[in-house]
Amino acid sequence: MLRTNETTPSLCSFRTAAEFEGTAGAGVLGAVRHGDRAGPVRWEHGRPVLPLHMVRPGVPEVVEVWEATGPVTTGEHRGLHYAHDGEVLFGAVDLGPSAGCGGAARAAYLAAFDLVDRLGYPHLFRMWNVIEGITAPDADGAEVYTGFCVGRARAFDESPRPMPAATGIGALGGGAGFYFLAHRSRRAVHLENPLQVPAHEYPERYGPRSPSFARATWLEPEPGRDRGVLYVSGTASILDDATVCPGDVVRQCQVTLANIAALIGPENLARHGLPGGWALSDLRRVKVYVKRPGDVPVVTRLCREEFSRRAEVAVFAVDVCRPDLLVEVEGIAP
Ligand SMILES: C=C(O[C@@H]1C=C(C(=O)O)C=C[C@H]1O)C(=O)O
Repeated sequence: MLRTNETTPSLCSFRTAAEFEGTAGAGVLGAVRHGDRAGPVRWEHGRPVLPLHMVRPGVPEVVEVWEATGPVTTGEHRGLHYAHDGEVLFGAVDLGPSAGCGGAARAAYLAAFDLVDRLGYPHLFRMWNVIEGITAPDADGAEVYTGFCVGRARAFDESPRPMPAATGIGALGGGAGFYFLAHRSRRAVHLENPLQVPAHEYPERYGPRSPSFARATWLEPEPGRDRGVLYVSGTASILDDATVCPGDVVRQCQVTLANIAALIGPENLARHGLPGGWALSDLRRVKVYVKRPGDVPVVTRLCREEFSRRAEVAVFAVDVCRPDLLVEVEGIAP
């Protein structure tokens, strides 16, 4: 992991397990432990913490910490653990076994929507879906991810709202779960990528219900700041709707980075009525997912060539949502 001391309004930082434990919850809204074992969402120092199985034994844990800017209120709601500070709401849930998790995904998404509505955090801006065996068949022979997408899409049908930036990624164990962030007052604008078909319009050959997410979400600046924050979804080597360069991890990584560059650049922001724009070197808090552990060194090298030395980059060797995708990248700008 590359580290930086810079603080940005994204409210996210990556910490080691020791750094996180040393905070004793101070300044923390919620956290996600990318460690060597999964578990149900739990309270640590009074904050919701989701333990994900994302690294093999001996590989250091990366704790993604969402920072609080005011007094924190916590609670549980229909299986979700949550915390909010008057500006941002963090929620997390585990769905149990990932095979056949569509029904659980639908129920938990509806619970999350109900929570943000009740507490008054209407601007959902980022979701992460973490699914063990994401490309494996479930009991019906359909892909686990397909079943998840059906349940999630039903929740959006039943409680319609804009789809935010998201990630849908594999895990080494622990079934399925998700976590999300919503804002009380700052407007969220959801972006699509000119090089890609919107995921929610993928043709049916990828599954009966397409994935419910936007390619990025821009959160408007706080008063007194001139730039918002852009949350970039998990992005892979897909042009239009098709996987490109199957089998070639170097080319897939290059296509992925070019997709992100097109998504976050000034032209695409202007297309969505937004000012400014970013380059790959502006990304911070980057997560890189690599399907084959042996590809980690080459992917890490290619990413470091493009990202700033000030970017925190965490690399996980886990499965990606299509069998032919070898790499996926997400991040936050600036
Ligand atoms: C890589 C893609 O999709 C992945 C799956 C997502 C989901 O289902 O929430 C979101 C982004 C990616 O992690 C893609 O379709 O381009």
